[in-house]
Amino acid sequence: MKKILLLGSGELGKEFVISAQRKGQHIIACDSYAGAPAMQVADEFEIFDMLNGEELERVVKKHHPDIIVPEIEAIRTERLYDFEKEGIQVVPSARAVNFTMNRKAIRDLAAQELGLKTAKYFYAKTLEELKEAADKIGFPCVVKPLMSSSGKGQSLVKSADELEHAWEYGCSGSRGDIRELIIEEFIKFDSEITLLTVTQKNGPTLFCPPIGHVQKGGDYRESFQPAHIDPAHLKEAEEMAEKVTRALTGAGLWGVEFFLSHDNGVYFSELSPRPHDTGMVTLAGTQNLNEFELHLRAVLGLPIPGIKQERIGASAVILSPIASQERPQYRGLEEVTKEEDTYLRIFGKPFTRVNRRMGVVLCYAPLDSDLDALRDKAKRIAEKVEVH
Ligand SMILES: Nc1ncnc2c1ncn2[C@@H]1O[C@H](COP(=O)(O)OP(=O)(O)OP(=O)(O)O)[C@@H](O)[C@H]1O
Ligand SMILES: NCC(=O)N[C@@H]1O[C@H](COP(=O)([O-])[O-])[C@@H](O)[C@H]1O
Ligand SMILES: [Mg+2]
Repeated sequence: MKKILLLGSGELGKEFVISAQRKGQHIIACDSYAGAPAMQVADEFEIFDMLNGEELERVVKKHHPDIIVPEIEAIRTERLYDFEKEGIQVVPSARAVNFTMNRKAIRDLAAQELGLKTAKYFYAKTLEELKEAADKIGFPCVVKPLMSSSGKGQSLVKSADELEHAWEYGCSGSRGDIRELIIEEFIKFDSEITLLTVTQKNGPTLFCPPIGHVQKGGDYRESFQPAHIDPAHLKEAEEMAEKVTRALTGAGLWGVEFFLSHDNGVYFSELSPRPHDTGMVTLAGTQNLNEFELHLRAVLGLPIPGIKQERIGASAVILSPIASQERPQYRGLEEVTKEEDTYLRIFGKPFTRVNRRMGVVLCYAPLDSDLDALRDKAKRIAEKVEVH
């Protein structure tokens, strides 16, 4: 039995805990608020600010975990190097978590050191620098905080007079203490995918069938698997995923994000060194092993005899239209449960914000079924669930 300290206790952590406990592991789930989804199913929990290095150290010293599994990016990640030196396994590695929590580190590694194709980009520490960079990149362009996720602080800038707002919005959506943004060329992609990639302690790198997804305001709305893409594009994406995960080192499942364009090919966008939100579609049984089970096996060094696509799947998110400190209620459960081949996963978040992701609808169908129809079904059903 391993003692696993889970840093971040959202919906992704909750599924990871369930997989880990089914393999007899002991989990301490951490987050900044009480009653977080993964805490509801873990053995123990800790509530503290994971951006605070001293607090993080206190909790690590208290529990002496064998393994630390970061689940979010808002963590004082520099400390992870020390824990790793002390013999604690950091997932996938302290290096990977440090590089990916800051867009600058991962983008420079991918574009400059590894030579992967990305959108053109610059960094800006002031509004002036942002304006200069926008001049070089042109419009539209995309502005994001160096540290953020799920589209927080991200804006699509269509003209110069929107830059000031993008600067303010980016700074206010930034996590931690840095006031620096990345400005990227807007890629007019035809589709985007997440390539779930598994790096193993003993064994080759494995890839899941590509997951297609649709984002709005930088946050995921629906995902589906398998995405039908050009086999040459898939091969290129797999090669890039292999390169970047090897450079970052460690064992675990990663969500590697790409933009695909018929005319311009494959762009590397970014990656999560952990299960990906769009990968929740694997909870519909699209694969023999879902992304959380794969992460766990890779982390524990357990065998993965192969990844097989079993059926097609689609996920559609349920967002809260309201902000409330009270425990949310859900309408429409009968509407969902009367549907065939459909699962509902309410995450159990104890309070809401506007547009906070509260649950997901998952639909599946045999391999030869119509994927577009399945996507429509998942979206139609998700719309019937109301958070109030
Ligand atoms: N340069 C770009 N050109 C076109 N679209 C973009 C660009 N950058 C981001 N996007 C869109 O915004 C989405 C979110 O961007 P990105 O993945 O960088 O943000 P994030 O906040 O890290 O999201 P998450 O943490 O949920 O993965 C992308 O999936 C894509 O749809
Ligand atoms: N794109 C990253 C992502 O989806 N992360 C997932 O969302 C949770 C935070 O949700 P919250 O903001 O609603 O607390 C995280 O804990 C993780 O499970
Ligand atoms: Mg992303």
